[in-house]
Amino acid sequence: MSFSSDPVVRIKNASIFQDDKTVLNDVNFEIEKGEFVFLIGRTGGGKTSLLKTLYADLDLRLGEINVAGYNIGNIKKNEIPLLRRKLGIIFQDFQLFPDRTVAENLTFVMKATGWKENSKMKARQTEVLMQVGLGSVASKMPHQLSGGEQQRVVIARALLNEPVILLADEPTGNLDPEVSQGIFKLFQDINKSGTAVLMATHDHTLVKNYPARVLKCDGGKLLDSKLENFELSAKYY
Ligand SMILES: Nc1ncnc2c1ncn2[C@@H]1O[C@H](COP(=O)(O)OP(=O)(O)OP(=O)(O)O)[C@@H](O)[C@H]1O
Repeated sequence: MSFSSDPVVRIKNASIFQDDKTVLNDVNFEIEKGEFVFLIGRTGGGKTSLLKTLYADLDLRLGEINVAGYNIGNIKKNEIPLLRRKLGIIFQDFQLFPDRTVAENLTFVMKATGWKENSKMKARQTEVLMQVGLGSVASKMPHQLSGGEQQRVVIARALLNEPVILLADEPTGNLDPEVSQGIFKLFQDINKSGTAVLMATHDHTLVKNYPARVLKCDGGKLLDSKLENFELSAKYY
C-alpha cells in the first residue's frame, strides 16, 4: 500500500546490472513528490541502466526499489503496464511512430493504457498538447514538425496519464542549444505543477545554471549532492 506522503522513488542497497555486469553498486536514494533531480555521469556510467531498472525494463536482482507504490523486485509481468501508467517515460527508444499523425500517436498510448471513450481521449490530447505549447499539430505527421516540436509531442505523450514522475534520458540531446533551453523550461514548468522529474543529461550548462539536486554515476557508485559535495564541471562527465 502507498500513502500520499511516500517518496515517489525509494532505492535501498540496490545493484544495477547489464547482463552479468554490475553497473552500479549499493545504490541508495529517495525522490520525493515534486522533486527535480539531475542524473549525470560519464558515458557508460550507468544512467540509462538505472532509469531502465526504475521502470522495470531491466531486472532488479539485488536490493529494494519502490517506484510509485510498486515493489520493482517482485513486480509481476501484468503489473508492469500499471507501473508505467504512473510514470512519464521520455527515452530515445520511445520515439513517435513516423507513419502516424500526432493524434494517432497519442491515441495509441491511450488505448494501450486503458482509455476507451474517443471524446475523452481527444479532450485529454488537446490538454497535453496545449501544456507543451503546441496548439495545432494533432493532424500533422511527425516529419512535418521540427526536432523540438517532436520532442514536445513526446513529452505530451508522457503526460497523458498524469504521471507522478517523469523519467527522462537525455531529453535535450540532439537539439540546438536554443531549442534545448525551451525544452528544459518545459520540464521546469511541469515540475512546478507538482510532477517529480529525474533527468539524465550530459548538458553541464543546464546542471550549472539550474540549481537542483544531482545524482552522479561515478566509478560504479551513485553519489548524491544531498549528502556530499562533488565536482559538477564538464570535464568530469
Ligand atoms: N543492452 C546492453 N547490454 C549489455 N551491456 C549494456 C547494454 N546497455 C548498456 N550496457 C553497458 O552498461 C554500462 C552502463 O551503460 P549505460 O547505457 O547505462 O550508461 P549511461 O551512463 O547511460 O551512458 P550514456 O551517457 O552514454 O548514455 C556500460 O558499460 C554499457 O556498455
